[in-house]
Amino acid sequence: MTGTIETQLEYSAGFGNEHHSEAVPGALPVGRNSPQRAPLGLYAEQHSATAFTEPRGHNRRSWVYRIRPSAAHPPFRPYAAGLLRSAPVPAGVADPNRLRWSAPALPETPTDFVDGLYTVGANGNVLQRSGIAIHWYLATKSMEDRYFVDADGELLLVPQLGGLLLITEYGRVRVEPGEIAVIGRGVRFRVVLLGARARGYVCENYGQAFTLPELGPIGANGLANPRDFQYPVAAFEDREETVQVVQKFGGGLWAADYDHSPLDVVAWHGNHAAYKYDTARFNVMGTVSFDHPDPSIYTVLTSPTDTPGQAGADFVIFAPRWLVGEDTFRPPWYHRNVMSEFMGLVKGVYDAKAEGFEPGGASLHNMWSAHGPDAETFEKASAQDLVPQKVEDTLAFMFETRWPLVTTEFARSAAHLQPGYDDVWRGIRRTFTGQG
Ligand SMILES: O=C(O)Cc1cc(O)ccc1O
Ligand SMILES: [Fe+2]
Repeated sequence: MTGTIETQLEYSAGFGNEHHSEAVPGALPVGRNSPQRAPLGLYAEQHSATAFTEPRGHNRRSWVYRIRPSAAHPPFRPYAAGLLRSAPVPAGVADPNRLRWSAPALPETPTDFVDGLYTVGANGNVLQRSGIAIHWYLATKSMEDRYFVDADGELLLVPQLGGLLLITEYGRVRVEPGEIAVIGRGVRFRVVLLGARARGYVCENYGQAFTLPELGPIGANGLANPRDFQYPVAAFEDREETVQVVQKFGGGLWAADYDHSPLDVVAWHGNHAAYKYDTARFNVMGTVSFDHPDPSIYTVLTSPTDTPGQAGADFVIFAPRWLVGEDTFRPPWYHRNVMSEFMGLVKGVYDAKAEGFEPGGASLHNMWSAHGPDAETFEKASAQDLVPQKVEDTLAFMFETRWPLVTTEFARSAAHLQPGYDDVWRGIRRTFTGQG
């Protein structure tokens, strides 16, 4: 299906709010969810992303009013998964080595968002709804007659190259590099490219839905503010022709040919949908005295687990900010961490690495792997004049997770895996003087 792509979309603001929206006046029932006859001849359907009985504070569900109930569909058949994998990763290795990849090339043959998913690694277990998978998406073609739905997890998208129009059951969301989008678990969508090519990162979260981190002593405001999360307004496709719906379920892909668009929701209300966030709105906090703070201060979204403080996934950003710490080694310190750290770069240069960590590329510092500034960064930062300094034109991010990430065999043997990554720490000189 073709059509013009609106550049100005309308959104409804507020993280986790009870949003409500109708694309046709009168489509949304008032005062009840499931009247004897839904308005305009629509079908009412509940989309539950949490168990009915989960505490109100994190219960997620929406009511949709659609042209046909979702139940009206033919059987699904297996569909080739390409380079998409789930946990436990087949032939996966929990590798203690530090790994770094250059940006993967875009496919030479036309490839859409679904077929262009490329898994780096995963942890937990997709069938037990714990853990995450990390993928790149590499697309050169829009999805026109195809739709995708992930029953295994919600999808946090971090575009790095090219904008995307996400046409979802709940409406349209436009994202550009610098912004992120989250597509709720079980939400159907198709991806239209706004340019010729699109590359970015995906955290597929099998666990609890992403939420905003607690602020503790920071207070009621700061970091990512709830009102800056934007949800789509209802927009539907009324389309009676054969389309393909690809579903990710239990780690595999499945496809079915529908005789109508699954994006036929005319009105909806609730708190489970898709949303976007512009990282430029992140209220970065940091030290105004000394020492480099723990990067948890940069958490945008977190997926908690049953163990307080141990996230299945934290989404952390390293955004433009001032560095003013006195008598401080300002870049990230050398460290070992029980949490596993996958990092990507949207643009610019990351302050712990002088070279080699490139936009579109990635690094994986698995649980306990020793890492930190490369030799060149260490030399510079320990000698620099500590005037206030602005870190600008950069955006790096981290998916941090409590379990080791198990990498796919093709990511470990890929041509864009950088050999000799260890060498960035090899030039670190011995400077011990032996006496005070
Ligand atoms: O390893 C990294 O570069 C990520 C990171 C950044 C930081 O500021 C402190 C700790 C940390 O793991
Ligand atoms: Fe780190």
